[in-house]
Amino acid sequence: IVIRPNGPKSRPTMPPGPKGLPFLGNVLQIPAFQFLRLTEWKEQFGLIFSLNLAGQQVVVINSVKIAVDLLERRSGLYSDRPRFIMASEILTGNLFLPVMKYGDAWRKLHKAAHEGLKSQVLPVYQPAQALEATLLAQNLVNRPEEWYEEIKRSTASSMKTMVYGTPPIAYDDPVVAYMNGMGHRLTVAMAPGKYLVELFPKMLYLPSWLAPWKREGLAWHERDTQELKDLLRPITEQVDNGTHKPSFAANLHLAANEHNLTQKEEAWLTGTMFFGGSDTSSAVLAFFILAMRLYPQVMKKAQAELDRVIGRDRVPDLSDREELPYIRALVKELLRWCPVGPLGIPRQIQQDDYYDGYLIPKGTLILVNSWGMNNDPEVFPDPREFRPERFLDPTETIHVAVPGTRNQGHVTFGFGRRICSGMNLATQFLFINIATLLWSVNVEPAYDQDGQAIVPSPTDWIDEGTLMRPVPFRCNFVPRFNGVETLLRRAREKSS
Ligand code: HEM
Repeated sequence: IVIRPNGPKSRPTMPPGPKGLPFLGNVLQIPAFQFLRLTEWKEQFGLIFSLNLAGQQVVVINSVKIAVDLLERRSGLYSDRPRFIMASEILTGNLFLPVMKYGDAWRKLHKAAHEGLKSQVLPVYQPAQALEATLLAQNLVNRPEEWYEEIKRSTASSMKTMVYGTPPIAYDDPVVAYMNGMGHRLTVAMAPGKYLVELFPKMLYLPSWLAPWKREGLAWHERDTQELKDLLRPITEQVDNGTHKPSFAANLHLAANEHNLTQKEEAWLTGTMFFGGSDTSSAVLAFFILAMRLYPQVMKKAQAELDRVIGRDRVPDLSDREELPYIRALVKELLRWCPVGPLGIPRQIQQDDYYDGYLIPKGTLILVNSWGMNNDPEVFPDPREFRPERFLDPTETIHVAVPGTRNQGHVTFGFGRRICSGMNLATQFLFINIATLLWSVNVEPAYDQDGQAIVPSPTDWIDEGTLMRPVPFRCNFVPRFNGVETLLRRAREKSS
């Protein structure tokens, strides 16, 4: 039930916001790295403010409390996504979970995805993640100049093994190159305003010969569907004859009848997990390297914890998690410090609503400024400082709760019913990789021609539409003690 705040005679208005131009509204006032401009406006217009993007009403939420009040307590109204014509309707045939409209089709895929990602299932994926983490540490030492690409390869490989149960892959694996291309196409297509058809939906009805973007998009959809079906086929055959390895795809196929999934839905859902997880997680690992280069004292403290708890005779694994509170705090701080999807994925409200005396009309686009929330100095003093201690009590053994964040300590995975389906898997992946890397190597400076240490900038980022990652920089990876490589190799042999 919607209650008008000031009685039937009052005419509530939308939250305040910056003045824009006729027709275009605030479009031209929002440059790349939109979250920075929105965070500036938060200071001026408050925790909830509105914008007009060429006629589209937008409300920006800048506080965890408001996000919880709306996206969680009123989730029935706030769980829809806007139309993503290119990313959803054309490129993915309405089968890409993150951008699907809220409704029965979304519910069906969401439920099936949950089966393969719920916390009870996650340990099954640990061997694949651990194996890749040891390989990553080894490769960083051997080829430090390629660390940025190696992180992308390693993350994609880990996700592919987790999703399809396949062995680790090489740099130039054609499947991964194809899948990364697909993921990138989607990330870019999801960026607001990338295609004119998003602003003028009637363009969708243009015949294909007049609309090359539509023709190409539909052709990609055909090709991508075939590619995803081809990837899935061997796994479904193995499941059917009982020779499969544990994987998301195998789990899903075992439950496909129960979830009433078509072959196409199964293929797209498994593919979604692969590229939903790869780009995002590799961007976080790249920020991890940046943080370690800029905050060597954090690295040393984490390594002291590893030496104390694990020693130098074996590689850390998931079962050490409880004993490594500082490493867990470091993972939280990393996700807080640089939320790689700083504005998440937009929502669209399904009916008029009222909040704090303001009207939020049906159809309004809702932007969740995770960057602003994670960098709120009232909650996180000196927010641009990388300081895992902020999540620990004075004994540095117990994690302190941050209200409204479901024990995450940050809001990088979003809120409510559309919260990231892979958040527990991603956290497990980050924990294993970070513990293994810090146990085995020091992240050290590279030097320029004049012998000066190269210091990367904490604010040089690449804006990839819905995702951001640091600009590549040079650094070095040095084994921490003799025998590291032998122990990494042994751990690999054990988990393969
Ligand atoms: C650190 C890495 C990751 C980050 C930062 C991240 C972030 C996000 C965010 C912000 C959303 C939108 C949430 C919202 O609207 O409130 C999302 C949705 C989603 N994520 Fe992730 N994600 C990560 C890793 C993963 C992984 C590993 C998977 C799968 C294996 C995954 C699968 C999904 C899916 C399927 C959705 C769509 C949920 C829906 O709309 O129903 N993500 N993610």
